[in-house]
Amino acid sequence: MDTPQPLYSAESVRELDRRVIAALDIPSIALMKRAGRRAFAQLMLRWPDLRRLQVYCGGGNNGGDGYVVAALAAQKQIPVAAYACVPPEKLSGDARTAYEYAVREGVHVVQSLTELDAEDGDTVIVDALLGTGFSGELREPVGHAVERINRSVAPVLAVDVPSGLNADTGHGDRAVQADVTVTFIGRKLGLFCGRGPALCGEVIFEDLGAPAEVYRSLDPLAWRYTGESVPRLAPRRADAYKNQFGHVLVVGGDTGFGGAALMAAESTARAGAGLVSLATRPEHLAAALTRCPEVMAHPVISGQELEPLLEIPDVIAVGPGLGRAPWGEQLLARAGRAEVPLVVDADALNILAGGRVLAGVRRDDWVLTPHVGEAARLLGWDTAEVLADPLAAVREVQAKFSGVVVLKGAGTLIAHDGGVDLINGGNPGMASGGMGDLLTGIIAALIGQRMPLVDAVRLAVWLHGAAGDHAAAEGQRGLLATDLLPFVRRLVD
Ligand SMILES: NC(=O)C1=CN([C@@H]2O[C@H](COP(=O)(O)OP(=O)(O)OC[C@H]3O[C@@H](n4cnc5c(N)ncnc54)[C@H](O)[C@@H]3O)[C@@H](O)[C@H]2O)[C@@H](O)CC1
Ligand SMILES: [K+]
Repeated sequence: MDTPQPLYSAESVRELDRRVIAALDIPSIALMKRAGRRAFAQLMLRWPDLRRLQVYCGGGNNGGDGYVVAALAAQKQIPVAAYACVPPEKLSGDARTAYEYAVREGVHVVQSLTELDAEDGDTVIVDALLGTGFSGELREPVGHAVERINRSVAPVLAVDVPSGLNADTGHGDRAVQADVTVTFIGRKLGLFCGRGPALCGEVIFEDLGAPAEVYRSLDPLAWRYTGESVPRLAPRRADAYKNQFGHVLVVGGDTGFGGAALMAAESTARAGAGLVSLATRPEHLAAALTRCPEVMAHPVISGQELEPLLEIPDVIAVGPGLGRAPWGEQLLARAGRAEVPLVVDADALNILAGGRVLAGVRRDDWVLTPHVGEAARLLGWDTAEVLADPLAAVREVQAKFSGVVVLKGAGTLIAHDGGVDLINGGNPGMASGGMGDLLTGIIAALIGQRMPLVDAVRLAVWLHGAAGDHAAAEGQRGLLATDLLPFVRRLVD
């Protein structure tokens, strides 16, 4: 099993840059040349037949990397134009040295976007406008350059970070849409959360020969788990019996939302729970038993009726289709006091945010799984504030409620007492109703199978995204939550 990947802040990567320069005892321009060479090598690997190159260079060291790429292309007789977003006479330090190198190699440098030839099918664009030094809102003329890149038909390789994407937060309303991003020295968190996954395309990491010791004693912002590093369930013994794999109770499904609770229950069963019970509105029983007779479905018309059912399970998942009416509030109030681990999702989170039920409760043994809107409600923030800094948001929810908090997205963040983890996966086809209910069911099933809470969440989040990716082989549009179930079963072992 691989170890998870550390994800750093822009500031930490700047510190790493300094440490690498000191440890290798090389001038900083030598490191910039390494970066340019690695980016150029990826360019040639990806587009070996490229006929024309346009390199957009900013005024800092990211632009310097771009000038190095341009110089290397010119050396290979590839026609290359560099757009100097900042007039060359204003460049200093390594960026200036790199610019002079490009000019010496015969790169055609233009200072206005109108002087760039129109891109055609043979052009590849290199985006070296802004890297880790970017902050705030895009200023002109960089904004116009970003727009021109995004209007172009040419494929785009971004150097270090797609320009306009905040490397710390993944915020980027106005940023380059890249096909490939070659990132140096340390993986930046913003490439993997928020808008990062959508803007970066494939991310290629180049450590530029950084020795292992430079990474010591530098805390990453988060750890990224992939299919190679998520914890897995132990194989079942030949003499296994169902009580070893947990009894999960799913609570939810108010009138009109019966399917959500049923999907959570079914995914719990498909993720390997030994036994699954469902507490829901009486009118949903017949449908539940028809769809999934393995689930023990119980009618509840009040919180009181839920009480005896709370004695049985090893873990409770509450929220799918729960609604926000008094029925749901009563059920959450009761379930929230149960002495087994809880997975709290959907309307249970909205009720929690309302503050009338379980006010002030903090539990180490619960998992909260908000999406951006639910996280905003839990914190009393605007949705835009959560989107602007999802790491801060997930940490804040965890600080407020304790336990494990899963902020769902293209890069899902998992906050717990030991720090923050990130898992990428899934696809836009999964933006459809019921997907969250499945995740809730899978988390509960894995807790029931005796995984520690955090490990259960890590595996569940990966499994959910991977199942979604397998299911999307048939098409993203029209992908239904229940389409994932066969793949949940296939991938869980
Ligand atoms: N320091 C090093 O040793 C290395 C740095 N490298 C490269 O250097 C980059 C970092 O370089 P810098 O720290 O110079 O920063 P950048 O080049 O990323 O950004 C600085 C430039 O961006 C402009 N800028 C900042 N905010 C802006 C905004 N809101 N709107 C418009 N323009 C804005 C600044 O005026 C400045 O010209 C990395 O991303 C990487 O590409 C690599 O060459 C590897 C080695
Ligand atoms: K860039």
